[in-house]
Amino acid sequence: MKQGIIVFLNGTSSSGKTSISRELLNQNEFSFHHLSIDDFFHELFHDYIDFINTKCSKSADGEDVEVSVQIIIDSLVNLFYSTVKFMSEKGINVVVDTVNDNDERFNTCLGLLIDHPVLFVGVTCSKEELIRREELREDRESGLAISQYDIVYCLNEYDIELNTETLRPNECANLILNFIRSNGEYSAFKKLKNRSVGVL
Ligand SMILES: Nc1ncnc2c1ncn2[C@@H]1O[C@H](COP(=O)(O)OP(=O)(O)OP(=O)(O)O)[C@@H](O)[C@H]1O
Repeated sequence: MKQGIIVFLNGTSSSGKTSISRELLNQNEFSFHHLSIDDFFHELFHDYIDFINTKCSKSADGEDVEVSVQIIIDSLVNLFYSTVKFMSEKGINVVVDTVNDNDERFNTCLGLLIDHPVLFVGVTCSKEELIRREELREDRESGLAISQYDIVYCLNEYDIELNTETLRPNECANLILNFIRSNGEYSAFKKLKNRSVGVL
C-alpha cells in the first residue's frame, strides 16, 4: 500500500499551525486527517496543561512527581508519533500539528517516521507578532510562544518555509498543496536525521 503523506507543521504556539491545518482539511483535492498533540492530550486529561506543567514536588510516598509526569509524557508522545506512522502506513494523509520543544522526543519522532514521506514545513513568525497574537487570544498563557522559540526554530531544515506574518493561512495551504502536486523530493527530515544534536 502507498504510504500516506505526512505534512509536519513545525512552529511555536500561535505561529499559525492550526489555521493552516484547517485550510488543508477544507480543500477537496487531497484528503487529510488532522493529528494535533493538543487534541491528543485533551482527550486523555481534562486539565492537561496543568498536568504537563507539573513542577517538582514529592508524592505521599516520597516519589518525585515531576519525573513520573515526564515518563508519562514521553510515552504519550511516542504513542502520538506511532499513531502518525500507523496512519501513514494505512495510506492516510496526515497533518501533524505539534510543538517540537524537546530534542529527545523529536529524535523519537525521527526514528519512527524516517522511512515515511514527511513534508517538513517551517511555520514561522516574528517574536513581536507572536506576542501580539498571544495578547489577542485568551486561551494561551502569555510568554508561551517566546519560551518555545529558540528550541522550536533550531530545526531550520525545511522542505518549505512559510512566514505566516506575510502569508494568510489559505496561501500557506496552497503552497503546501503545490509542493505535493510537484512530486518534489521530501528531503528535510532525512537531513535532520543526520544532524548532530545535544539533548535539550
Ligand atoms: N497567517 C496568519 N495571518 C494572521 N493571523 C494568523 C495567521 N495564522 C494564524 N493567525 C492567528 O494567530 C492565532 C493563533 O493561530 P493558530 O491557532 O493557528 O496557531 P497555532 O500555531 O496552532 O497555535 P497553538 O500551537 O497554540 O495551538 C489565531 O488567532 C489566528 O487567527
